[in-house]
Amino acid sequence: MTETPNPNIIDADTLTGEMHPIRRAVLALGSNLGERLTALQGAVDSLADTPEVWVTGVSSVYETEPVASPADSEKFLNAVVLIDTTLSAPTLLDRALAIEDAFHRVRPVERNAPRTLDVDLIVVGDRRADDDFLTLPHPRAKERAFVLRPWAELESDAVLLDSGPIVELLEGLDESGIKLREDLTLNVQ
Ligand SMILES: Nc1ncnc2c1ncn2[C@@H]1O[C@H](COP(=O)(O)OP(=O)(O)OP(=O)(O)O)[C@@H](O)[C@H]1O
Ligand SMILES: Nc1nc2c(c(=O)[nH]1)N=C(CO)CN2
Repeated sequence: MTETPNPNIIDADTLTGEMHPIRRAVLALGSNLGERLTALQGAVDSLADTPEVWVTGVSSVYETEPVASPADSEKFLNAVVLIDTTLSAPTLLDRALAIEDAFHRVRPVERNAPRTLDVDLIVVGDRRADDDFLTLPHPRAKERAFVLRPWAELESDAVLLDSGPIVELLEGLDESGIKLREDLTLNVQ
């Protein structure tokens, strides 16, 4: 007997033509205000709870000297999360901003002001974007050891789109302010 599709099952993606390919994305987490580890863990949990997002890797936690931050800024905790996602890049950024808000992120005008939680999109597949809302790859990732070192721990052969192998980028960066915190860990649900 020939199987026929069940007409009662409606596949919204097929109907609207909005199917997205699955893409790998790299997200950078940072916190230098309040309960820093709690905020990073909350970001990992929130990403894992997001429909169409699958967390595939979480780096160690690094304590890092603030870069280009106001005087007297506290040290950051930084980490990198790898995901697979079928979300579009703007939708993923919306989600990142909502997760920051959920962890009481405030946005003073002062540049790089201390923050409870920062969730940056570093790369989303091979997507490029260049507007105020979304720039991809992240325009400052190539010069940030606090992003590239945790990323290299997860994927030593990774290549940052338009910039090159991340281990080569790291060779040109000062890593003296980047310290592995072996006593701190992030868990994936
Ligand atoms: N790749 C990206 N990842 C995250 N935010 C981005 C990206 N590209 C553009 N933005 C925009 O940047 C705005 C400010 O982001 P945010 O407050 O996280 O910057 P910042 O962390 O202070 O500085 P930096 O961008 O240098 O990390 C966001 O509202 C967002 O729309
Ligand atoms: N060490 C460190 N320095 C920073 C960081 C960060 O996450 N870690 N984020 C910034 C703006 O996003 C500016 N400076």
